[in-house]
Amino acid sequence: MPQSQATAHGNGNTARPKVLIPEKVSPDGLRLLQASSEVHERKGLSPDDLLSIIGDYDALIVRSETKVTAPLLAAGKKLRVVARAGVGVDNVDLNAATKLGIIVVNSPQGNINAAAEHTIALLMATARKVGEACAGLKAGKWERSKLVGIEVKGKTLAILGLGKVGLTVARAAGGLGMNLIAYDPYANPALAAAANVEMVPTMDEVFAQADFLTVHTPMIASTKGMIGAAELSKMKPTAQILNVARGGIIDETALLEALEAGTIAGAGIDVFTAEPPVAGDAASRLIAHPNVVATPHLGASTVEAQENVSIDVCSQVLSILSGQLPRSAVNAPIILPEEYRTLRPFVTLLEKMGSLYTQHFSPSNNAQQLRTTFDLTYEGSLASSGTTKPLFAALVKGLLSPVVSAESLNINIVNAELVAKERGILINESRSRDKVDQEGYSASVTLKARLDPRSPSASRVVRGDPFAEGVALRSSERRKKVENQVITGFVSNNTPYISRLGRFSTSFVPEGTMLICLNDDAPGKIGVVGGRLGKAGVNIRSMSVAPIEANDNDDVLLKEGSVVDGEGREGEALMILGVDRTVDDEVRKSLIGDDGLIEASVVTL
Ligand SMILES: NC(=O)C1=CN([C@@H]2O[C@H](COP(=O)(O)OP(=O)(O)OC[C@H]3O[C@@H](n4cnc5c(N)ncnc54)[C@H](O)[C@@H]3O)[C@@H](O)[C@H]2O)C=CC1
Ligand SMILES: O=C(O)C(=O)COP(=O)(O)O
Repeated sequence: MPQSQATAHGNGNTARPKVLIPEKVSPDGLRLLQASSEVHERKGLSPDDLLSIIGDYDALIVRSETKVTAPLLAAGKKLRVVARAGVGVDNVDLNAATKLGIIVVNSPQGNINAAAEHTIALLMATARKVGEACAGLKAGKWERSKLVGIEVKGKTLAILGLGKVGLTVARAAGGLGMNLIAYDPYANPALAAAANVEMVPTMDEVFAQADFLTVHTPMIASTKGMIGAAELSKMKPTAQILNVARGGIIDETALLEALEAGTIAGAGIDVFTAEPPVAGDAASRLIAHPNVVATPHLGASTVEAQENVSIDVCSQVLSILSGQLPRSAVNAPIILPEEYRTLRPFVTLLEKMGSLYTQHFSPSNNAQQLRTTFDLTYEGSLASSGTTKPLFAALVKGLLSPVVSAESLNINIVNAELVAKERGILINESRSRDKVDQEGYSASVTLKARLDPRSPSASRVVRGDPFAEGVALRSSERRKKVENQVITGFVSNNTPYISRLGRFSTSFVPEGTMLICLNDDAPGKIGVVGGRLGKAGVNIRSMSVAPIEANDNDDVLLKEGSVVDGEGREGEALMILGVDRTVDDEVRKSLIGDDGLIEASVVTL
């Protein structure tokens, strides 16, 4: 289970998670959730109602009607997942969710066929004036000569956005004998060719050639208002337009004016800028136009599609609530379960390494001090791991957890990079296949602090100026001090080990409370520390002694005695004691000074 998710929002209680569903979602999926969660279907909530109750819920499942805004997400203190029972997530503030570490999932496939079939329904209805004919007949009219349509066979269907829906429409329209062209800079040319779609290089060609134009792009900043008056003016006056994607991709006022002017012949529209449209606005007037066939966002409204999307997103919510990874997270990387199983022990290791770093090398409980640049190197078999996102997230979590309360910070694979950046932590990840195999385990990880290029002491100084040289010495001392802040860890039998701490090679399991002492490498030190701890009622559970790393010969400054603070110099050693309770700061301080003990830090891992 991703650690990050296990403790999301720090609410580690065992109560059944609560799932809120403010829209109509098929019961097929909800049944999957009911066994382990409290499922509350609450239709008809106002935005304020929703805001007032969202704090109680671990998961929110919506369709297109609910606006999942930044304030709503912020009020969802326990929210771990927002599930969109459909494709388009334009009603969810993805940036806000990512920042808060809330996973957003959708159902990218479940309603594709329904949306494509609805497009074909609107294509035929527009071509044959089905809407107007039906309305007239119901009003008691029998009008035939006025309602002559056109055939689609042999006409050109131009597709803007040849993704999943666009391609499915293409295949169906091909079956109706239409010529197919498409514009989509990111489309897969092989799939296009297999569906007999000719890709055109510019959007203008789409407008010029279309007898029918159908839009299937997502609603994003670059597609909003993509078809306005200028684009419509490039089309044939006989052309008809379909929109089963999103309201607002086609400018509603411009389309209305083109229909009124007769420069566009007709339109089939399923989606609107405001849903439902506001009386008197451009969308309402479009709907009322005789050459428009309109439906109230019904593209995904089939029994089959609703079953599909419901089962799809509910099973993903179930996964997330039980600490597993979802299939289709919109704002998180996709990690295959097998891959995650391999990474899992390293997730624990990285979190421990981060926490050890902060407590041992930067123990002032000052989050500011964490503004550090790190090199994180994955060695051996880890170097070929597909993704390292969970490891990165675990490290950020570990680094911050000693100084930031779990409740105030939910760090997971969704937001780790953002959180690190916001806190001034830069982590450069790299991979190395060097020498790990010879050491009895297949992979290790090294975390190494680097003097932050943003820090003033990293700046260059001029030789010959005594002041500048003083600064230079301090600056290089500082650099050396920071660069000796190294931790290496590995995993053996699913247990994490630390094999290097500062300049010392060691081997201990980072677990529980530990007292880490830097001392002169001479006999008798263990007895001294043991005696003092015993007096303070602290028992030693485990012990390891770490000599200075044998091949670490970068010790010019160390010999000058300028580097201390846990990184070590020649003739020193590190003593790592696992203890059964925390060591008071007074006891810790009392160890330092006498009897060759140079420093002591207490870490809880
Ligand atoms: N009316 C309804 O009930 C439904 C509507 N939809 C909507 O249909 C749309 C398409 O969904 P999918 O096919 O699943 O998405 P998709 O992501 O598979 O395909 C979208 C395609 O648009 C292309 N694209 C993006 N920007 C473009 C641009 N500026 N010009 C040309 N092409 C561009 C992309 O490269 C991609 O190939 C979405 O807006 C979705 O919300 C989907 C299902 C039901
Ligand atoms: O999946 C989509 O993008 C849709 O537009 C379907 O919306 P709906 O779930 O029917 O409100």
